[in-house]
Amino acid sequence: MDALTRLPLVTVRGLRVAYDETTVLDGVDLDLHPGEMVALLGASGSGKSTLMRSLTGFAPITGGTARVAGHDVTNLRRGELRQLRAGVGQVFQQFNLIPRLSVLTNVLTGTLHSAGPINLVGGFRSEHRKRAMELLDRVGIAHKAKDPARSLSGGQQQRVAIARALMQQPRVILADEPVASLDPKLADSVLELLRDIATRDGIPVLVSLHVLPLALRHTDRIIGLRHGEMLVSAPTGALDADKLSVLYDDEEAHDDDHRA
Ligand SMILES: Nc1ncnc2c1ncn2[C@@H]1O[C@H](COP(=O)(O)OP(=O)(O)OP(=O)(O)O)[C@@H](O)[C@H]1O
Repeated sequence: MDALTRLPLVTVRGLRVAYDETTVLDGVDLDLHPGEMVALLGASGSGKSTLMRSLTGFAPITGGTARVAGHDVTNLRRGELRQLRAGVGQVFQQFNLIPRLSVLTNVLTGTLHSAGPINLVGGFRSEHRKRAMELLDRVGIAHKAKDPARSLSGGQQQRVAIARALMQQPRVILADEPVASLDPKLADSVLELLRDIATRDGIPVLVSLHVLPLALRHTDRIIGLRHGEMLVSAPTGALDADKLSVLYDDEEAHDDDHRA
């Protein structure tokens, strides 16, 4: 079935976020359907991270609506914030692994989102260990399972972080600049992995990127922000670097930064 014919897992309409008197997002609309990977583009400070944070209740929404995996983010019931965050896998630029712990244990920490307060002394359940190993196999680093996370390369660490996000059995994945610290070849392979997850597992992925060609190569749709406003929302196939340059018009030397 075509992704767009299925109900969206994220629906955002007219979203507004303000810190004190300063509006940083204004009138943003977004749908994320099962199976698709959507790029979030915009110059530094345009509001990409704020949009991602708002979807998990980390930013002050002052207007509009946001539904994420069945939760009304603007009107969460008591205890619902934990459920919301358990359903959203997050991937970050700096991987956010625990460096001294093994790769396997880092992946297993993905189960903690839904566990509530727990006692780690008893260790992780064997079915979770089995699943964590399967996920490490899927992301191509099962052979590193026992190594400390700090001993891995950046690309390998990001694969561990993606396996950790999958361990949560997320409904949605938000990846905030996941390849900004990687060289171009590794960036392509990590984005291919994320797109494979979107396509094969049906988990929609929202990925913020700085490099336009990566967005054009790896995503189904592009949302573009400029000064907190949504200037672009279109299928990737309908866009090119020229059409997207409107997002960076007032940025100095944007050519070097975004077209690489
Ligand atoms: N906690 C906060 N308090 C006040 N202002 C904030 C806060 N977080 C973000 N902002 C402001 O909101 C605007 C958008 O920031 P945001 O981090 O979302 O941009 P971005 O597009 O992700 O940038 P980058 O590409 O550099 O990560 C910026 O002007 C920033 O200064």
